[in-house]
Amino acid sequence: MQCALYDAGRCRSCQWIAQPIADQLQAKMDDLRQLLASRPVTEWCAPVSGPEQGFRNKAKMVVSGSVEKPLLGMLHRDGTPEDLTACPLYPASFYPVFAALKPFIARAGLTPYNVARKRGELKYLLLTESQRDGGMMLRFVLRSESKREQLRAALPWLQAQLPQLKVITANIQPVHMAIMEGEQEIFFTEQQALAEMFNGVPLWIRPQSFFQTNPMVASQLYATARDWVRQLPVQHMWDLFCGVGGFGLHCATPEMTLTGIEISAEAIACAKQSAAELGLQHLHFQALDSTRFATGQGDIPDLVLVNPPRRGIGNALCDYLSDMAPRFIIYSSCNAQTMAADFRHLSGYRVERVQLFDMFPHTAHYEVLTLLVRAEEK
Ligand SMILES: C[S@@+](CC[C@H](N)C(=O)[O-])C[C@H]1O[C@@H](n2cnc3c(N)ncnc32)[C@H](O)[C@@H]1O
Ligand code: SF4
Repeated sequence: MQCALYDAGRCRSCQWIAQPIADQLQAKMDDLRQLLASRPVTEWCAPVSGPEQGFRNKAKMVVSGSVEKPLLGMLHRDGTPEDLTACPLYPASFYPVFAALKPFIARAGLTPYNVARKRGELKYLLLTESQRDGGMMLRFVLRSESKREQLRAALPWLQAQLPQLKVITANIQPVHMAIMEGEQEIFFTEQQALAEMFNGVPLWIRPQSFFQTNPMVASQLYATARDWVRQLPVQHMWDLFCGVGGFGLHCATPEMTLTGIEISAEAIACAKQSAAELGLQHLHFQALDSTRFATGQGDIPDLVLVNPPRRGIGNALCDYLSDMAPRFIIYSSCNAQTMAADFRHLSGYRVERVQLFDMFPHTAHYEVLTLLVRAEEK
């Protein structure tokens, strides 16, 4: 893929960009095979990939420069700013939004935060787009509440330019650190969640809840997990680290009992809203730590699906899963190294099926879906 910013040495985030996608996929498959080399794998499924560019549904822009001439993009290690509004990973629909946001920052008097001087108000702009109808969520990450009413007063101009903005908020992040978001969220729109839809399953995106950033590949990931679960005798399952419920909501049937567990209360609110829309009676979502939830349960589900952050599920949850021994485990991972380490603690399972999903093209990262079957099962 061609990226002028990469060629000019202005952004090097996509380290594999010069390699054709087929070579990238081959290298990722080689990496995955090597990480799983110590375990026999019954079936390797063909890797799944999506478009090479325009695939991201989310932009996280550092705001720098001046109020009259803001830059949206990133800061290099030495602190120099880089405008990345022309990054080809964003869909074409993002460009008019960036173009309107620049004059808006001046109209609203939102001085970009200057990291070196610790002055200014506007730190980041976070933009998310729904595939369902092109609706968007825009969040202004501010240092304090001091510009809140000024921002509110200026918003009608922006909303007139960009009617696709369905959810607009300010997130207050008072701390001078690399953490992107604070805890306080101020809503400027009545609508607080962005409606999304994958494979006919309604999903909701709220501020402060994780949502997959490559919707074309993520929807195939959820559909594949659904197909795998439907082939198994599963009446009762858990979806741990469930986020807004993408896996569980795809897998659930009216007869099945499903519990989804996730640490973020905002994500759980989204999952509950989807479950209510689907009218499924036996779906339960709770905001809890996954390990604490699992270790506190008496009954054993037929299948446990886990989709942890990069650190993996960890020894305590692996040990507990080994002890209670559900017949099936589906592990979806964005870090095959920690997944392989977790597998070493799940020695009572054989690796039945593995499939790679190229969620992060042009980088070494990838998602992998794995089906584990309790060793004594046929
Ligand atoms: C890779 S995301 C997956 C989310 C979801 N399965 C999806 O498909 O969008 C990992 C999720 O784990 C959640 N998480 C992190 N630590 C957790 C914990 N200790 N217990 C439960 N959930 C946790 C995060 O908030 C995040 O939503
Ligand atoms: S992140 Fe965007 S701007 Fe940076 S190298 Fe990749 S495609 Fe180019």
